[in-house]
Parts: sequence; C-alpha cells; structure tokens
Amino acid sequence: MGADRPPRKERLLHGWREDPGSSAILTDIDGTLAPIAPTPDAARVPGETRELLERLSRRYLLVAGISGRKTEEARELIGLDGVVYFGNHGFEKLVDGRVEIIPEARPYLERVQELEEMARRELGPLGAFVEEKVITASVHYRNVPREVGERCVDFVRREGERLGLRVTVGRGVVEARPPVRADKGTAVRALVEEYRPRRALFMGDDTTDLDAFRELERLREEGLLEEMLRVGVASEEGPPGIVAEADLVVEGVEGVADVLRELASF
Ligand SMILES: O=P(O)(O)OC[C@H]1O[C@H](O[C@H]2O[C@H](CO)[C@@H](O)[C@H](O)[C@H]2O)[C@H](O)[C@@H](O)[C@@H]1O
Repeated sequence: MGADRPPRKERLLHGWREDPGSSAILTDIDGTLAPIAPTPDAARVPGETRELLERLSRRYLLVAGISGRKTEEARELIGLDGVVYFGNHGFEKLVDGRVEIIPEARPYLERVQELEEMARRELGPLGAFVEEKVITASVHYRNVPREVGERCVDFVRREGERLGLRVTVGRGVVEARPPVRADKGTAVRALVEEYRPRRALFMGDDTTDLDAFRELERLREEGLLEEMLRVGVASEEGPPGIVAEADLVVEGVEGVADVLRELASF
C-alpha cells in the first residue's frame, strides 16, 4: 500500500487542489517567494513564481501576500492585481489601491520615526541600513561585521524598549513596532473572517511568520477553518520554530515554487 500512496506534499495539498473555490493561499514574500538578497532593493520574485501566483489567483478563493515590507513594496514585488496585500507585518493593508495603517498603531508613529532617525545617526555610519517603513522600523545588518550586527540588535532592543515599542529579530534585520495587537496572525484572521475559506495555508520563513502559523491553528480550533496548513521554509538563518511548528517543511524558495506548482496543477 505504501508504494501507491501519493507523496506527503501531494496528500497535504489535496484539499486545496480539489476545492480551490473554498481555499486560501497566504504567503510571506522575502525568503519565501523572493530569494534573500544582500539588500532589500535587490530582492525579486522570480518570473515563474509570479506566473504561478497569477494562475492561482484566478482559480482559488484568495491569494494574499502578507509581508514585513511596506505594502506598496509588497505590491510591487509580487506585481499582481488579483492578490490581496498586507504590509508592515500586518500593520497595513491595501484597500482600493490605498494603504491603510491600523488605527491603534497611529499614536506610535512619532516614536517609530524617532527610533529610525536615531538608528540612522548611530548605526548608519557603521554600515547598517535603516529602511524607511513609517509604522515599523527595520535596521538591516546583513552586510556588516558580526560585532556591528550585535550592536544593531542591542541598540534597537534598548531604544525600542525605552520608547515602548516591541522588538523582533529576523534574518539579518532587527525591527521595532508599536506594542498593539497587530501582526501577521491578525492579518490572517482578518482575511479568514472576510473571505470565509474552508481551508487556508500560510508559507513563511522567518520570526514574524510564526504569528501567522499560530493564528491558523487557533482559527481551526475555533472552527472557523476546517483545515489549515503551515508551510515552513527551512533556511540556516530562520528561527527553529519555522521548522518545528510547520506541517510541511520545504527547502528555500525553490521548495515554495514546488508547492505553488502542485497547487496549480489542475
Ligand atoms: O515578511 P517578509 O515579506 O519576509 O519581510 C521581512 C523583511 O524582508 C526584507 O528584509 C529581508 O529581505 C532582504 C532582501 O532579501 C534582506 O536583504 C534582509 O536581510 C531580510 O531581512 C525587508 O527589507 C524588511 O522590511 C522586511 O521586514
């Protein structure tokens, strides 16, 4: 019997392929769709991945990009109108072509700006890159020596805490955000409540993607989803939870492309 069983990936994706009209495909972008690049502006979503997403967005109930990037950049990277976009780790979404920041986060705008400016002054001269993101702050240390990277993390942790912000560490980046209940998990919940899929999957590679994984599980426990799937993208840099909490582990963006091909093979 074992020999005739379809491979694990195929079995796990069966429900999605059989019933695309009730199925949601939710995905992170950097490190999941787009290979990690030395700098944020050098990242690209491969052409084949975009074509697959385009086909999927026409067939499935929902395809959404839920990114740590600013929403406009998430939109630009995927480049498809048929996809729904959330940016800044769930603090923003694209509504009718306009970016909406969640209202609870607005009172923290100045503090995030303050942190960004301090980081630019203190860490910029050491080679760190401070991305301009408005409602969250990201200090990139991929291209600096290890000790400078540690200094970036310490600095953002210390100053972020002083300003009352929440700090997370990702792949070559330390980020600060308003301490309100918004993350990739709240974005997943909002989409499930709006589109009412029977099943939803999320694909991700980094720290803030774990919020989406955990929310999917809660949604299934609450009965809002019949089925869910957490696709973890393994990498040397990613947090261990991405593999430990995933139902399906794939290797890098090539593994993600395989999942998309499988979902698109109808
Ligand atoms: O949630 P995501 O869509 O994965 O966004 C997470 C962060 O991605 C970007 O930074 C990462 O990708 C860069 C390009 O490959 C890389 O140079 C950097 O080291 C990574 O951390 C983006 O620039 C950040 O704003 C996102 O938060």
